[in-house]
Amino acid sequence: MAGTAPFAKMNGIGNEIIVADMRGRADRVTAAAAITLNGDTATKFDQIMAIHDARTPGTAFFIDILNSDGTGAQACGNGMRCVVRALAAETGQKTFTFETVAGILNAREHDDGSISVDMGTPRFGWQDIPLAEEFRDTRMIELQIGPIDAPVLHSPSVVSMGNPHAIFWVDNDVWSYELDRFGPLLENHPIFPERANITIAQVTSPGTMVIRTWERGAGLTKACGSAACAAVVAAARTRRTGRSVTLVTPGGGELHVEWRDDDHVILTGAAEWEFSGSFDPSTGAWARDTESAA
Ligand SMILES: N[C@H](CCC[C@H](N)C(=O)O)C(=O)O
Repeated sequence: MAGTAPFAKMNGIGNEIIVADMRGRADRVTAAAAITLNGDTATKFDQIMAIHDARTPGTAFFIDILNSDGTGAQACGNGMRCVVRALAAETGQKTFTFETVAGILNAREHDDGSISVDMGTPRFGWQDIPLAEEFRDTRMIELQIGPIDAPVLHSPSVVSMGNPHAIFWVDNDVWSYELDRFGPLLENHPIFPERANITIAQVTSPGTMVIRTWERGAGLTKACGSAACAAVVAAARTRRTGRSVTLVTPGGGELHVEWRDDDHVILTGAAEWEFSGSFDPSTGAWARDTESAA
């Protein structure tokens, strides 16, 4: 056994994140460890962000992302902000270049404590999302749930932010939908061969939106950063909003997303430290630090 690794329990506007320090070691956080940590109310999380030594010159660290069901994710915007907050507190550095399975991304902590992550460029091709069958126009695909003649949710926009997203547009309160019931059905719908993150979005003005997300591999969460990016890109593509939008999420927190002219999507928001401990990356057995330093 390679020994225990330090971790910090954090959150990105309510998205429950464990930042695991796997630097200087060759093993990875296992699916079994993720499931064990998620089974404990104190360490219940949406994503683990495991910081590993860099694999590519020009990057500071490789970040491995796990969902609470133990599966891997290619992107996690709220988790990346927590990683930045942890590393900035440790090093005093403000800007970082990371590598994930989805590619290289830059992030920065601002003087006011908010953190921006460059989430890269969106992809719209049906094979990129991926979808199981060809759709020429992914601004709106044929998919519905509920009674055939009166669907509850229908015609989502789909987009890849490195990970797959479907955005269902609604005119009324996002809380009036049973996302806990429809989420799992849509996440696992055969149209999404790699499953998908499912978001319902209500555009409230050209610069504001309310979203709720059922996350692939994690279920209902208080916020989902990559879904916020996907929703803004899809809203701008369908002329529902402009390219700079503030989003309100179920945790009550706000995220800001800007789809820049160079096609990069910038996610900005807060990240909060809760407590620290150490854990066994192969089993998930853990202990809280007695005297926690932020
Ligand atoms: N909470 C994350 C998204 C996790 C996505 C993950 N559920 C998947 O794609 O499997 C975020 O802030 O972007």
